[in-house]
Amino acid sequence: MKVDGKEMRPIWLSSDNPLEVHVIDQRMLPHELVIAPLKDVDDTIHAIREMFVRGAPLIGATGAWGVYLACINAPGGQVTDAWVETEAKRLKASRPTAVNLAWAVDRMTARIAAVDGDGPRVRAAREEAAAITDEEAENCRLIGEFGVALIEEISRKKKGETVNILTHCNAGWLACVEYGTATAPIYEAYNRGIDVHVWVDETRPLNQGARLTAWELGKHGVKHTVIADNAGGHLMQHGMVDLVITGTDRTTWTGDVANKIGTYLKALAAQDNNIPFWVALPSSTFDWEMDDGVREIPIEVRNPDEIRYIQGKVDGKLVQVLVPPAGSACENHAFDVTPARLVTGFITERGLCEASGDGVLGLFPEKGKEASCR
Ligand SMILES: CSC[C@H]1O[C@H](OP(=O)(O)O)[C@H](O)[C@@H]1O
Repeated sequence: MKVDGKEMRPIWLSSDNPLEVHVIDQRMLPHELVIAPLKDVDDTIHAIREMFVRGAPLIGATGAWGVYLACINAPGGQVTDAWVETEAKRLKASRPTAVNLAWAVDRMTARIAAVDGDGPRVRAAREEAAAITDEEAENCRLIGEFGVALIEEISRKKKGETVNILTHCNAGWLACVEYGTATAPIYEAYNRGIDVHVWVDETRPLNQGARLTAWELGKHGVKHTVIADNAGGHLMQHGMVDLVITGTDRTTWTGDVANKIGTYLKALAAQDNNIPFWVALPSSTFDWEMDDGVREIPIEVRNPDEIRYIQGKVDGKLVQVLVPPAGSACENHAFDVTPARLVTGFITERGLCEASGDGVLGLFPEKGKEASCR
């Protein structure tokens, strides 16, 4: 996506040094655009765990490039099955909720296992990581192509008046590779000249909305307003929200949606106000094995200091400021699960469907055996 006229992605293989993967360190946005080099699996795990990179599709792509880095750093240049499996296991353990990480790393290890020889394995790893990255970008472009119809329909009903869309956290290109998931239909609507405005939940504690979604939308020229996380219900009650679109980190094939903490509350408010609540995701974010998301999806509990301190810019420097009393306990559940009954439907790279097993398998029939064999 364009940043000040320059095409950018949040992750890429260095053009100067094919032994380095470069990422935008999203912890520094929106105030500083910092590029961080990843040289091995430890760098990759650190970048995922500390959220230099975040968002399910991007975490998957980063995990894929992490397996490539494992191959180029194999002891003695010997890319053995044992080495790849060990490093893959470490990568998959870096964050628990986004299913894309396991999906991408498993796809990488399968591709490598099918190849003999150290050199061919390194080449196969580089090809597959690039393929995963490019496929996720294309999937998000298609999500935009299919999802824009929802916005067009509302715009027609409103006779061209502004379509007000609420989104939670950052499910933009910074969470993916390009276009985003929740933002893809928004960018497509903007590009088609539809009058859209986005209510951007700040999304405590790390403020992915206030920091990242606002930055992205601003760079693209999309009208947006940052709001407190708890304001969405009030806006919905007063007819100020036409549509809610969020992303997801893991969605069961039966339609239960894990997403940033607070999404469930937005879905409850949307249902209470008869506002469509759509979730945008590529098929790599479906979990074809879990069928009860509330009970089965692992919810990451992160460092309570992410609640205790808030980051901002003072006199040109990034600083962390203590918010609650130093002695207060803090608890940092990073995700929640919205049951399928609260979800209007899914926007995927194959089109729209209802949030149900039948709806999802209707778009992905080839997954039927995998999903129903439980
Ligand atoms: C398109 S996935 C975006 C998804 O990931 C975010 O979580 P995190 O920033 O912790 O990686 C959030 O749940 C977004 O909706």
